[in-house]
Amino acid sequence: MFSLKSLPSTSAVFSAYASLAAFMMLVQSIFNQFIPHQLQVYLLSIFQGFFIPHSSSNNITIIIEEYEGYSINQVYEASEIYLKTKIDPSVERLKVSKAPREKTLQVTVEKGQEIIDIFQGVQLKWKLMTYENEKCDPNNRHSNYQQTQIERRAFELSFQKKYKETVMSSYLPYVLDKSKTLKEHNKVVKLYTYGHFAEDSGGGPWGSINLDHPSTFDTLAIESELKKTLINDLDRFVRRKEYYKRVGKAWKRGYLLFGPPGTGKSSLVAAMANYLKFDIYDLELSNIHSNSDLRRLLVSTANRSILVIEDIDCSVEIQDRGYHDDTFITSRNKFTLSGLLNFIDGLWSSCGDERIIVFTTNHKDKLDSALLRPGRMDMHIHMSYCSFCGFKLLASNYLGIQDHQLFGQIEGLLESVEITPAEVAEELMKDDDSQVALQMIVQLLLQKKTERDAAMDQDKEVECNGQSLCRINTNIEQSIQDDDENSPVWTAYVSQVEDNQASTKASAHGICDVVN
Ligand SMILES: Nc1ncnc2c1ncn2[C@@H]1O[C@H](COP(=O)(O)OP(=O)(O)OP(=O)(O)O)[C@@H](O)[C@H]1O
Ligand SMILES: [Mg+2]
Repeated sequence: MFSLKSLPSTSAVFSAYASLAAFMMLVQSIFNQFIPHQLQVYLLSIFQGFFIPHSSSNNITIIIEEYEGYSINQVYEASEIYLKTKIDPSVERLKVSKAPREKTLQVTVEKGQEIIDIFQGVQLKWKLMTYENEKCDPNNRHSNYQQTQIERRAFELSFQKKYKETVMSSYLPYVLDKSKTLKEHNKVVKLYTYGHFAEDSGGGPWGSINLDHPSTFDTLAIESELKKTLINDLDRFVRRKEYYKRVGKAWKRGYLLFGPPGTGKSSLVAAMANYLKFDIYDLELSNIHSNSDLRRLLVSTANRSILVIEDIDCSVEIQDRGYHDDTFITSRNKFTLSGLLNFIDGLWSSCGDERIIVFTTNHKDKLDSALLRPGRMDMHIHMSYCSFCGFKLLASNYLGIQDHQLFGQIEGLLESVEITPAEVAEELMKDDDSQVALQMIVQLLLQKKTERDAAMDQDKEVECNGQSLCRINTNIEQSIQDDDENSPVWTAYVSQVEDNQASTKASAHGICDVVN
């Protein structure tokens, strides 16, 4: 018999329990953090083997079929993507494939192959299964009953019954979420063009190819502040779904990129698409003949995309026949700028999510004020000539150098010479030898500087002539007023007129000298 005295006190029991709980938590955290996934699986299977009787009734299996009726089962799709990340060296059979336009090999599990995953300490067993399904096929002439066997695939997910709630409410949502991120990460960005690549159009008005444009924010030579602002703006835009809903605004953002040719407007669009993994729809206005054409095109663009209209200033015809004459252009077979803007402001933007619209132009000053009015385009981005900071990025990208003795000279020249990143890139590509390539940049900059100085001299001369003549007139008027025929200005003027030999320009200079 135990005496009451020999029993531990309640506080002692609680304190022992607290220490044990803390110890277990520490062990669990060490287990999760420091023990590799494969070893975790192994240890858990041994540990569970001791305590859990091998009764099948203790386990539960969820079947995740590939198709739900005629549509693909999203849980199956997500599981397939997710399990690709769980393939470790213990997996014995794999399937490898590659579609013609894909860049990398697709590795998937083979049927019958088991994959073990651990989630919050729970062991989950995945297995890909296939089964035959009978399907009525009117085209199969070999079968009396016109029945054909088709192979269906399904994942079996087994785990202990007691974790059903964890699996249903935490694990499967986690798999869905994770696969979405993975899908985004591996997504191949597409470039859609109206009327081109028709074989790839899938019946819609847009044809597509993979966007193989290598431009990214890392390769883009623009001011670092501008780059940071832009990236932040894009990040904020994509995470603001709820915000746009709350304030009752369509979830879209408009950018107007303006600047001289070769400053990276198109490259920036590609960088944005690559960064967000958004497809690009390149809308060429010259291919559009009516507002109904435009409506059809715009409604058939997908969410999470960038609609680009390049060189909007070249669409003068649209502006002329459209916006200004809006009152009489109501017929369905005309295309107008107001039609485009209406879509952007209203109908189209409210029927889609996460849309970005980009207009590019070389001449912002030529744009219709309807496009420039506040609120139409959210950001106006000036793409300008190459700065030294931009040059250094290009040199690093093209030549792989961070510094060079010619950098100082180039920096000085860039302060006064306008050169586009496209021109710099072209020179840098001409020679693998950094010394030679940079020397060519210096040559080009010096040549541009000479041309610019000459142009400035000419401008100055014209201005100086104008000012001098002005001053001469004033002086002559003064001389006449003072009746001072001996004034140096008057004398100079008279002698110049009498000589009648020098040009007006020279006269102006001569007189200028006398005056000064
Ligand atoms: N800012 C930049 N950073 C890096 N490369 C650039 C940049 N600007 C231009 N380039 C290079 O020059 C090429 C042409 O640039 P891009 O087509 O983007 O210029 P653009 O401003 O769209 O010109 P346009 O007004 O003629 O359409 C690019 O493929 C790229 O190699
Ligand atoms: Mg361009």
